[in-house]
Amino acid sequence: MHTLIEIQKLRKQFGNLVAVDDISFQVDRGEVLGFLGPNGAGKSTTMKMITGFLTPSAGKIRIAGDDITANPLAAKRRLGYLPEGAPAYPDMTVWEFLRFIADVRELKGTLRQQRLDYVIQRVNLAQVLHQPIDTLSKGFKRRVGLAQAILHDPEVLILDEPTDGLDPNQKYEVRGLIREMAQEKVIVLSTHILEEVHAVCSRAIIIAQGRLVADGTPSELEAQSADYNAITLTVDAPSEQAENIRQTLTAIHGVEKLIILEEQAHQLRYQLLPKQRQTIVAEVSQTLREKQWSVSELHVDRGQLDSVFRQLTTAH
Ligand SMILES: Nc1ncnc2c1ncn2[C@@H]1O[C@H](COP(=O)(O)OP(=O)(O)OP(=O)(O)O)[C@@H](O)[C@H]1O
Repeated sequence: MHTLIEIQKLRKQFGNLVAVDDISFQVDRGEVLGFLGPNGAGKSTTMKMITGFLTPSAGKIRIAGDDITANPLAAKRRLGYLPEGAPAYPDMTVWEFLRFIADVRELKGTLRQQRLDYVIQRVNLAQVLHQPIDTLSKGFKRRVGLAQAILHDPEVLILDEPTDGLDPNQKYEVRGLIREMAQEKVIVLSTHILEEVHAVCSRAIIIAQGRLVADGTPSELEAQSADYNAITLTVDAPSEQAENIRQTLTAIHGVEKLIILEEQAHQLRYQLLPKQRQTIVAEVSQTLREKQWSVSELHVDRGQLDSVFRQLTTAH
């Protein structure tokens, strides 16, 4: 696979504040990389450095081999960037703004017309084409920003919260567009919506206080969740038997801890956390068979991105 973004030991300091602290990663063609992290973690600052809008305090950034600081024009030609917030030039109409961006990107002739037609249709801008950007709703402003980012069909797309402010239908549309564009490009997007990571990202990076704390596929990250491979089960038995049942379940080989979820008259619901996230389903099933308890629910938890996110971003 071809590496399109290479980041080495990237650092950004604002006065005494270290906003980005020694971050290194690379992204290959075809990857959609999600940037996750709490407010103020350093996501936007990293994206601004990747796109050449901010100069790093230290470190190297290469876009398809070109250093963004030493050779900014070559690197920027391959880049499309959706910054956070609304597009600049609020007095321009959408049409004037897109034509202006086409000039900046030096698009000419039929290619220029094709690209303008494509983005207007693909990002659904026809109905607001002659409206000043300032008068658009938040969702439409976001879509204008996305249109200018993809107008010159760049290989590398950096999208800062692309679905922020969009309604559910628009979110669905934009995620579809991202997936569609992903094959031939590299897309880096930041988001606070963890379900978005599942919907579009092949890989995710978690940043906390300027440092990279996790890097993996969504499933790999979920496997770090404290409840990965835990078993949730409901035994239909009178509550007088609860203590005996709890003791039996806790004694099963591989079970680290039992959590009481619910103990009602005829419904005893527990979660069994395994030692070192190992699989315990066979041992638990065997015990249930031996005891011949009536079990109305049993499932293996696969871990959740939001609990991994909390684990990793509150421990720093
Ligand atoms: N120009 C600046 N001058 C001083 N401090 C800054 C500047 N830009 C960002 N910061 C600080 O750097 C830190 C990282 O900010 P950044 O915007 O990169 O976070 P973020 O992860 O994008 O947050 P959010 O999810 O809220 O967008 C914050 O503490 C922020 O206040």
